[in-house]
Amino acid sequence: MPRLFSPFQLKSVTLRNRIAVPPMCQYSAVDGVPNAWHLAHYTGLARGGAGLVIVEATGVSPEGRITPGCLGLWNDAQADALAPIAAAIAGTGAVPGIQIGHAGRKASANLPWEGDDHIAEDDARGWPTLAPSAIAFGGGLSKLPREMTLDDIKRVQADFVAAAERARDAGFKWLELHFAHGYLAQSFFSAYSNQRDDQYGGSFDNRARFLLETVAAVRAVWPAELPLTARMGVIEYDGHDEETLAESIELVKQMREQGLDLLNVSINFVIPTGVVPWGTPSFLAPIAQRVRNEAGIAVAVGWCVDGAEAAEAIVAQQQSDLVMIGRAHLANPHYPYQLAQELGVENPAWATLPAPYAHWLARYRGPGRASAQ
Ligand SMILES: Cc1cc2c(cc1C)N(C[C@H](O)[C@H](O)[C@H](O)COP(=O)(O)O)c1[nH]c(=O)[nH]c(=O)c1N2
Ligand SMILES: NC(=O)C1=CN(Cc2ccccc2)CCC1
Repeated sequence: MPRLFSPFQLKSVTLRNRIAVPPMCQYSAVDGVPNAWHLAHYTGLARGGAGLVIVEATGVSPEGRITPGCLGLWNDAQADALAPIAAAIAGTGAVPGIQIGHAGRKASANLPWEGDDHIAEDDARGWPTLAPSAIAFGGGLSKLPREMTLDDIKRVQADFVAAAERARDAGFKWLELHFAHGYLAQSFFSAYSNQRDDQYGGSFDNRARFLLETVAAVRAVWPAELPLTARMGVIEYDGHDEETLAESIELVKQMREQGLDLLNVSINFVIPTGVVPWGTPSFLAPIAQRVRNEAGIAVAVGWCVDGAEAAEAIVAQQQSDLVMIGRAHLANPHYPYQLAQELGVENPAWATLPAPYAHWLARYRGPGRASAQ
């Protein structure tokens, strides 16, 4: 049996395989409330057979969203609308996860297909942005954020806790803190974006403080038997990768001690000038292996994992416990079925798809295939 299709247990949760659908913004919500699009989208993905489906970056507050089309989890209406989505994912046999985050200085942006940049200052759809320091990201995201006060920091951390409680009550079984991709938490840890001179900036401990405090505060309300995870960039591709990775691994060790159960290894994206090796398949897998081995924590990894052999190799070579496969699932929500076929899994349809699909895909095959029973 290919390792990609072996189960994975973390705390009391068992994934049916190592394939995860990573969070992917749909930019389709109004006032942060999910709708028919999200129910169909997530149910369809979960029916494809992945072990874990993580709902997209969901704002812990209105200003924590990336765009006006992003989901939120700051009120009960949003939580009530997310509950059927968590149930629908679970109903397929996948584990329902959700990512909660705050977009920081990258917030108040247009939908990617409407500009992929900050909403204009005079456009009422936008809002003032917050960050560790009053330093803009740059490029199309050059809006100047306001430096957060200590009260802002405490309020945002309380928003993370409240969103985690709502996610718990909505039926999600896997929580992912969005500490990656240049958003608020990542921008606290990076000296590029965090030049504070108080206890939240400067030294390693000070830059790590926001993240560690947030993990500890969320851990206190997230059920001990359910996985508490984070997605965090550990590399900027700015020429200082070894230094960034060493600091990041130290932070991951400390988050593990605070109760983090798994790290979804990703890219920092704190500056617009990083040179990401897009052309190298599975480029992040060796980095994930470093984190897994040196921080002694379970990991997930994605980014350009291209095909069945690549996904299988990452798990079989113990570079990562889970493989995050995003865009391929947008192209084919039943992608795990294709992976099962390519890896020679026995009864690939029944190994991945629900009975109404599997029964007919497993029968009435052509000659040399599964015979008609
Ligand atoms: C449309 C869309 C939307 C999002 C993403 C990507 C894309 C394409 N990605 C990154 C995503 O989870 C994944 O890491 C990347 O797509 C790379 O993996 P693939 O190469 O697509 O398998 C992303 N990542 C994340 O942590 N939270 C999110 O909400 C999103 N949103
Ligand atoms: N919410 C997220 O984490 C998002 C991540 N993305 C992937 C990505 C980030 C940066 C550069 C390229 C791709 C784009 C959409 C939103």
